[in-house]
Amino acid sequence: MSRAIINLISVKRQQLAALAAGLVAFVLLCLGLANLGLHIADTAIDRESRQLLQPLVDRSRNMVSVFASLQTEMTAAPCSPQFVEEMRRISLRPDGLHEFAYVRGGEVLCSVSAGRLTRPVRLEDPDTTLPGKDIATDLWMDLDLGEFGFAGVSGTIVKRGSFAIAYPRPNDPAPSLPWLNAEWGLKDATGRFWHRGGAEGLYEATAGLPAWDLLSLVPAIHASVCDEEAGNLCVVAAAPLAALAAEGWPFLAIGLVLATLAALGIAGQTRDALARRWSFRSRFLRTLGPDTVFCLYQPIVSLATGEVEACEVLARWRDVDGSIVAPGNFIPIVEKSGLTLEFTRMVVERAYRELSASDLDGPPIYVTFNVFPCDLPKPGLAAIFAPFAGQPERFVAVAELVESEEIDAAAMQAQIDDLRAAGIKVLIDDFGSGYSNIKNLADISVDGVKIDRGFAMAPDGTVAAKMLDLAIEMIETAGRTIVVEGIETEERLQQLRRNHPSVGYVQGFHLSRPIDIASFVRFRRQAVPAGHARRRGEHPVVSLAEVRARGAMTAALPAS
Ligand SMILES: Nc1nc2c(ncn2[C@@H]2O[C@@H]3COP(=O)(O)O[C@H]4[C@@H](O)[C@H](n5cnc6c(=O)[nH]c(N)nc65)O[C@@H]4COP(=O)(O)O[C@H]3[C@H]2O)c(=O)[nH]1
Repeated sequence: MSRAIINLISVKRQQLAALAAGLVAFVLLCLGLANLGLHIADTAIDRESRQLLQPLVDRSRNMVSVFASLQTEMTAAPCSPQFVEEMRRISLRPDGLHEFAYVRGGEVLCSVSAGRLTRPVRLEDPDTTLPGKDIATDLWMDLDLGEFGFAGVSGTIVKRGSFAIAYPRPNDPAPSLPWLNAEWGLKDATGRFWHRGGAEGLYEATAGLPAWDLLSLVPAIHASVCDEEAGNLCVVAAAPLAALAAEGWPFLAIGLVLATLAALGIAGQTRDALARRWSFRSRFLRTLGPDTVFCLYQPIVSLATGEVEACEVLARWRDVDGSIVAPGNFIPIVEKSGLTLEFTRMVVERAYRELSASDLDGPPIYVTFNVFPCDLPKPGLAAIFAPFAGQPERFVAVAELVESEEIDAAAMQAQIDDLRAAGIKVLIDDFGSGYSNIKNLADISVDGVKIDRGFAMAPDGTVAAKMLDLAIEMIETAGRTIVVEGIETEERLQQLRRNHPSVGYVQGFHLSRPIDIASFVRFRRQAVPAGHARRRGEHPVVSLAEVRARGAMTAALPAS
């Protein structure tokens, strides 16, 4: 039996397992919700980044188109009035690019707004150069554009071949998502990022970080989109988790509530499922069978001779963890589940197997079994004891009956007669308790009566102890064999021997607890004085103290 299963039969452990399942479910659900939330945010960030990139890409495409126009549509002599006019015409297109210049030998010679420059403007080395398929593109970033007619304005000059386009720093739109930081710019061939707008430094700060940077001091998710065709224009965006949480707290709260409810549901379901499967009742019913039900034998001793003339067969059940369970725990389940006859058959068969295989010798032994009152009217009851009836020289089967409110005395007598006709002796069990009554004692004909153990176990001088004497007298009057159960002390035994020689048999822990078959065989044999070969009908008289001293006193249980 695995340790996990043994653990699961404890209600406390079942609750702990259910709690653990609930916690795991909660964590998984939270992780799932966080994952979903982060994916939604990620998608929103990506969409927003592309929107931020779009104007930059449009401008870049416009430039490509303007450069193409400048190169193909300009027909006049460079920097002639007609040349400037042709440039102006191109500049009037609604593409946001209006300032063009003609450059030769590193000097701007004319531009749309200034016409032919009286003094050419020398362009220093470009800040960066983007290699192109046919022709490279030089860029000057944040240059003073005063010379180009934009006094006090800084901007960018993009030069391709003999033409340059100048444009002031555009007023690009900020991110529309309040929780999003973004920076956009140009990544040149050397990998350097040229800031063109947004939160300056963000590109540097997030370079090399994972897209979902959840383990840093300031967890955030990042996105970076670039358009290589448009000259490697890029937007990097970052959303700090704290800002995301602040923005999405209603969803977060709803998600947490739902996750908590779902986790509680899962914990409850787990607890119920474990309880259903591993409750005592379901464990018992699931494993009930000849492998788990076994018998103990409690010696019943003749008060007169000290011989072990009978034994009561008492059932035990082995739980899944190997522990031995007393009948008080499972007999009610057997009754409620309607398995009474099956159960009795199982016990009788096992007892017969063990007893018939043992080397019990001497006179036939009375083997008493507890019979469920509800089985009494069932036709199959007598048949269960048939194996014992087949060996009358060794065994006499005895059915111990308790009276029940459902059966009246006349019906009970008829059923008892059926049993007796099948060779089964009948004892009324637990006399003096439950539904047993004095009138039935006189009316019902049985082989004997067992007095409820509560009387013999009662301390001296108590009402119950005094009632033992009365009960014995009553049964004696009715002419039945008397069995006194519950003998726990030598004093009580001696009292019985002294005061009630009419008592036929005694049973109790003082003599022996219920024991396994091997111990019982030993106990019975040792109860016969050494050297006294016993023949049928010969009853050597030994003191009961001697029986006890020789016999096995402890409840030996079969090995699991
Ligand atoms: N304190 C004390 N107890 C003593 C003493 N002498 C005997 N006993 C206990 O009294 C019970 C006697 O069986 P019961 O009255 O038929 O009461 C039985 C019987 O009603 C029922 N039972 C046991 N096995 C079976 C079975 O196979 N079938 C049915 N239907 N019921 C069974 O379970 C009850 C309890 O059985 P056990 O726990 O084995 O308990 C046994 C036995 O161990 C004593 O000196 N002191």
